[in-house]
Amino acid sequence: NYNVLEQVYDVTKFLEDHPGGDEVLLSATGKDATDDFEDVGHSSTARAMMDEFYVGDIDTATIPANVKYTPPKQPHYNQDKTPEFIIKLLQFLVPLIILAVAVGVRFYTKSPSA
Ligand code: HEM
Repeated sequence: NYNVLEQVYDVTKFLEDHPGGDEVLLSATGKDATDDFEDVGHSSTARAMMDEFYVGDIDTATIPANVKYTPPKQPHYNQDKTPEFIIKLLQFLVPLIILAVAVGVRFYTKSPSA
C-alpha cells in the first residue's frame, strides 16, 4: 500500500543544499507537496535523496475530517432599515438645503444699488 500522500519529510537540514533552492522547499512545507515535487520532474537521484529526510508515515485514519464551518447566527439588531436610510438621506440633504437657503437669501436681499 504505497501512498506518497502519507510520507512525511523533514527538509530542515536540506534547505541550504537543495539544488532548487530553499524558497521552493519552504513553500511546500506543512502541506501535501506531492504535486510541487512531481511538477519539477525530480531525477531518480533526487528521489533517492529523499530517504535521508524521511520521518515516517501519517496514519490518515487519525486525521480529523474537515468540519464544515457554519458562521454563528448574527442577531438582527436593526431589522427595520428605514430610520437608518432616512438619516443617511438627511445627512446628504440638510447641507444642501442650508446651502440653497443661503444662496436664496443672498439672492433676494441683494441691494439693487450694487
Ligand atoms: C525531500 C525532498 C526533495 C529533494 C530530496 C529534492 C532534491 C532535488 C534535487 C537533487 C534536485 C536537482 C535536480 C534533480 O536531480 O532532479 C532538485 C531540483 C529542484 N527541486 Fe527539489 N527536492 C525536494 C523537494 C522539492 C520540492 C518540494 C520542490 C518544490 C516545491 C522542489 C523544487 C525543485 C526545483 C524547482 C528544482 C529545479 C532546479 C533547477 O532545475 O534549476 N524540490 N531537487
